[in-house]
Parts: sequence; C-alpha cells; structure tokens
Amino acid sequence: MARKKIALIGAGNIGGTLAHLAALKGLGDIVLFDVVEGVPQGKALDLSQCGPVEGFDAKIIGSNDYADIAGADVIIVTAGVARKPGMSRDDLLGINLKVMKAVGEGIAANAPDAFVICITNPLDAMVWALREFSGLPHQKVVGMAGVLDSARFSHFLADEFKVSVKDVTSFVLGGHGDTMVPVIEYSTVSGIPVPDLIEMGFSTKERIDAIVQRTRSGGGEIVGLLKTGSAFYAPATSGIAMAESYLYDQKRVLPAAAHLTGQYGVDDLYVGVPVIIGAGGVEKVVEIKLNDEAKANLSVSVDAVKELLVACKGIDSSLN
Ligand SMILES: NC(=O)C1=CN([C@@H]2O[C@H](COP(=O)(O)OP(=O)(O)OC[C@H]3O[C@@H](n4cnc5c(N)ncnc54)[C@H](O)[C@@H]3O)[C@@H](O)[C@H]2O)C=CC1
Ligand SMILES: O=C([O-])CC(=O)C(=O)O
Repeated sequence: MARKKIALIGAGNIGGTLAHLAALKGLGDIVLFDVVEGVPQGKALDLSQCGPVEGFDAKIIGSNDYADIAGADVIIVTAGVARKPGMSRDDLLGINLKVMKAVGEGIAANAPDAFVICITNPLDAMVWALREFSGLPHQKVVGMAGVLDSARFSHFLADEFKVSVKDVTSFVLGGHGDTMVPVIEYSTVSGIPVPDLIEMGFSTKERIDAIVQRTRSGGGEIVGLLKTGSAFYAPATSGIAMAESYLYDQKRVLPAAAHLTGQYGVDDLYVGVPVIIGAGGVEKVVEIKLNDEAKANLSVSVDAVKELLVACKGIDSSLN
C-alpha cells in the first residue's frame, strides 16, 4: 500500500510541530509548504535528520510550490499570522482572509480530494472562507479548535479533581473565541458528570466557573506568556488527532468546527460541535441535548461567528 501524503500549509510554529508529530507517528510522507523561501526546506531537512535517531523513514520535503501538495490525503492549514499580546483573534481576520484565498485556490488546483483541517485564526470564519475559496465538499473541510479547547478544559479539570487526565472527557462547543461554550454537563471523570462531582465535594461551583473562564481565555493566557506568538504544541497535537481519525477511519467523536445545515438551529455556518470523523471526512454532526443556559451561550457564540462572516464578505466580494 502506498504511503499516505500529508501536506502542511504554513511551516511556522504549528506547521513544524505538526510535521514532527506526523513523522514520529508514521502517518505518511510529509510536504511542508510556506511562502517564505528556505524555512520549509530548512525545517524539512532538520526533521528528516530525526529519522535515523527515531527510526522513521518518512520522506519530508519543504516547498514553496503548490504543485508539491498534489495527491495529498490530508492537508492541515496553519498559514497566516498569529496574534501577539493586546490583539484578539478577530484582529487577524483581514490579513488571514487573503491567505485563505491563496491557500484555497492552491488546494483546489492541486489536491481537491484531500481532507482539509484548518487551524488558522479567527478559526470559524477562516475555515468557512477556506471552504468557499477551495470549493471542496463541506464534509472534507473542517476546523480545529474544539479538540484543543476541550483538552485545556480537561487539563484544568484533572488538576482540580486531582485525578488522571486520562479519565477526564470534556466538551467545548461554539466558536473559538471568548464566547466558546465549555459544557459541564457533558464533562466527566470516568463517566461521572462534573455537576455530580461538585455535589460529591470534589470541587465547588465557583471553582468550576473559574475553570470555565480560564478555558475560554486559554489561548490568550499563553499569548500573554509567550509574547511573540501563540500556543503551538497542543494545537498541533489536536490537529494530528483529527487527521488520524480520518486516515484510520477511527470514527472518533470530536468537537470541531463543522458546516451546519440546520443542526443546533444554525444554517450555512461553521461552528464548533461534536462530529464523527472517519474515512468520509465529517461523517455526522452529533446533536446533543443542551440545557437552556448552554443553548443561550451557544447562540451568543454563533452570533459572534456570524459577525465575522459579514466582515469577510465586506472585505472580499467574491464571498457574497
Ligand atoms: N484553531 C486554533 O485552535 C489555533 C489557531 N492558531 C492559529 O494558527 C495560525 C498559525 O499559528 P503559528 O504556526 O503559531 O504561526 P507562525 O507565524 O509560527 O506560522 C505561520 C506560517 O504561515 C506562513 N504563511 C503566511 N502567509 C502564508 C501563505 N500565504 N501561504 C503559506 N504560508 C503562509 C508564515 O510564513 C509562517 O511560517 C495563526 O493564525 C494562529 O492564530 C494558533 C493556535 C490555536
Ligand atoms: O489564542 C490564540 O491566538 C491562538 C489560539 O487560538 C489558541 O491558542 O487557542
């Protein structure tokens, strides 16, 4: 069986980490693409030289030519600009929208059968725009944010409950911004919902509320510490988990920005919801029952995403 081909558009902090993880996990051969000359080639060479030590023989090349992504099975897009302290993700919209146009056209022309995972911010608007610019089927274009946001929530919950993070599952829905919706009713330790754990004395409502808030601003907390950019290890790990679910037809249920066609009362918008990812791409949107508070919070988050799409359409008339 021929090896799979993984194309990484953007060879920056996340792109380089994605390439390292994909090689270590043996996902396939790797193409690192960037507009900056030398950087993808240099990182590809550096990563290739891990092979003799780690024992992987993936072919890793760096490129500035979209022709090299031809035939890619999975494409992960991190091209664009990351925020710095004092900026919101939404401040990146104008500049990254232009990048999505170039990337979308490059994918359409060279790898239209790929499963595309967008990571570039502001995520929900960029994945929508990337899908529009590429013209790929909606189920083959998805946004990564929920896996990361849920990983942050699970990490904080495990710390609070003093239990293994392996036993914690959590769900964060909605847009990847300050309005994201961590859902405590669906967050559990070995199946025990967080509200029950509060009743059992593992924590208090106030402390869990603070953890919800910390999760919402989890990206900003890291931007404030790094000062020169944003988180990249956990975002890359999260993108790889989605790629593996597609490549190995794992049918994992993961929160991701998916195209909604009426589910959760939302039409023609990408927003974070639980989905099943398998060989068909986003095979199903899972509609979980939400309580009134979560519904109201999701609606605020959806409105924030809608505003970003209006801004995109204002900048690029081809999106109307
Ligand atoms: N969805 C999520 O959960 C997360 C999203 N992000 C976002 O991911 C993006 C990438 O973050 P980093 O890798 O840390 O940034 P980075 O600045 O390290 O890398 C971005 C790379 O994109 C390249 N690039 C710029 N324009 C390009 C174009 N037209 N075509 C190809 N490559 C191009 C740059 O040369 C650079 O190498 C940012 O927008 C960031 O906000 C970051 C963390 C989490
Ligand atoms: O906060 C940022 O700018 C990067 C990001 O999306 C995250 O780490 O969640």
